[in-house]
Amino acid sequence: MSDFNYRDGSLHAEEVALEKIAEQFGTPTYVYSRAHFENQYLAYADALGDHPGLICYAVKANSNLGILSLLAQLGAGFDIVSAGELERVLLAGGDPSRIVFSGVGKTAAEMRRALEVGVHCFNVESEAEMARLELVAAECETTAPVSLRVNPDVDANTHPYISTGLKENKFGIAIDTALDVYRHAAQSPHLQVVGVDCHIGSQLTEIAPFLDALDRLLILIDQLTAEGIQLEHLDLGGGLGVRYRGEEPPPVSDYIGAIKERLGDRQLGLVLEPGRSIAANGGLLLTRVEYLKRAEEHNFAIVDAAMNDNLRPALYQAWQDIVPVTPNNAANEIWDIVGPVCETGDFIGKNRSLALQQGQLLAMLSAGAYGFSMSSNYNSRPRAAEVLVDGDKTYLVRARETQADLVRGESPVPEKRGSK
Ligand SMILES: Cc1ncc(COP(=O)(O)O)c(C=O)c1O
Ligand SMILES: N[C@@H](CCCC[NH3+])C(=O)O
Repeated sequence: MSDFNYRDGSLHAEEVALEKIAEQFGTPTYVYSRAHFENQYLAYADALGDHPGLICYAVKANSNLGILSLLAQLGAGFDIVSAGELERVLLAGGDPSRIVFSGVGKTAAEMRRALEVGVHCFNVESEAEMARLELVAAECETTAPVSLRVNPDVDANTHPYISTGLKENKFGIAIDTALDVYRHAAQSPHLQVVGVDCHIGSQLTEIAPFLDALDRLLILIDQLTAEGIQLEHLDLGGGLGVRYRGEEPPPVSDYIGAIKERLGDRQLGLVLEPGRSIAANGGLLLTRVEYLKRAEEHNFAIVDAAMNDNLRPALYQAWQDIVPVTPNNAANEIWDIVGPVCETGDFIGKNRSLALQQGQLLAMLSAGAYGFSMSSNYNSRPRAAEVLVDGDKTYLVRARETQADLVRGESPVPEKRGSK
């Protein structure tokens, strides 16, 4: 976590004290380090080197315009899953020709818009989707670049909710039927076969499952070549894990090095869709202790961030470190760190050894990925502010939501006639 460090007994994001951020913007607030995002992206770009291909940041991990714009400035590509994400990338200055469009449920309107702006390709996830894309492309009198997302049926060895490359998962086209689907695409005047894609899961901490998937894709690619269907790129998706609690994922350079070695001298571009490994440790969630409550079974620290701000603990029983912004010398006790939402599942950390006082600031670490982007307004809670730190500068990249934001588009109904 070199971009978030203690200086003079106080936690800083780059050169800015988190106490200052809390004072200026309030809590809960997501705080990001620009340097972290840049360095993680550049680790991917450098490891790819002069091998043709694209590093397409997975927008769903953290879709704030500030983050997308800094990546666009570095020449990043983007992996999107909706028209909403597409418009965000365009607003942030991203290059549409570096966008891959993933997702199992693309609508015709989303396809039209993506064709209009000229995305790099559609990662097609079913035969039905391909049929729709063919129709839409024909209506638009154009040709859609397609890459089939195949399901290689490999075990990613991760949490079952974030494993995506097994036969039982909803994603992709079974690898043993892909050949037929490619044959169809290759003879369509409105589809242009450009690649093959897979994404086997998230928070993977070993290289082996990626290589298993790659080997299966290479067999398919050889079959396609034998039939005269030549692919331009292979997309291995995202999925490289990060350290939340003692995990030791391989460095990006080892991961990409191993993939490039397996590709050998094949003339195939390499596309990757990293999300978490770029974003997770580039952000934290700053929160304040509202109340301390000592009960018979547990000590509870009730903070002003909740499951609506960060869903990962409730959804996956995920562990993210929680640290004091200004540590003190008092004796540690064991605490459950919970939010104000009316759900037993509303916690951001359990059994944490901390010395706590009412009113103090805490930071939930590793919150840059799937943090704000999965947040909601549950319990009519305004979503948090987001602040990006760049050296000694802070940018409010998303203002805290207001009461007016919470009811935008809603209206009361008139009284029922005769009800009085
Ligand atoms: C298609 C696709 N690509 C990329 C990603 C990004 O994955 P990660 O954040 O694990 O790198 C995901 C999410 O798991 C995804 O579904
Ligand atoms: N949202 C998940 C990862 C799912 C990735 C999306 N395919 C997480 O927080 O770990």
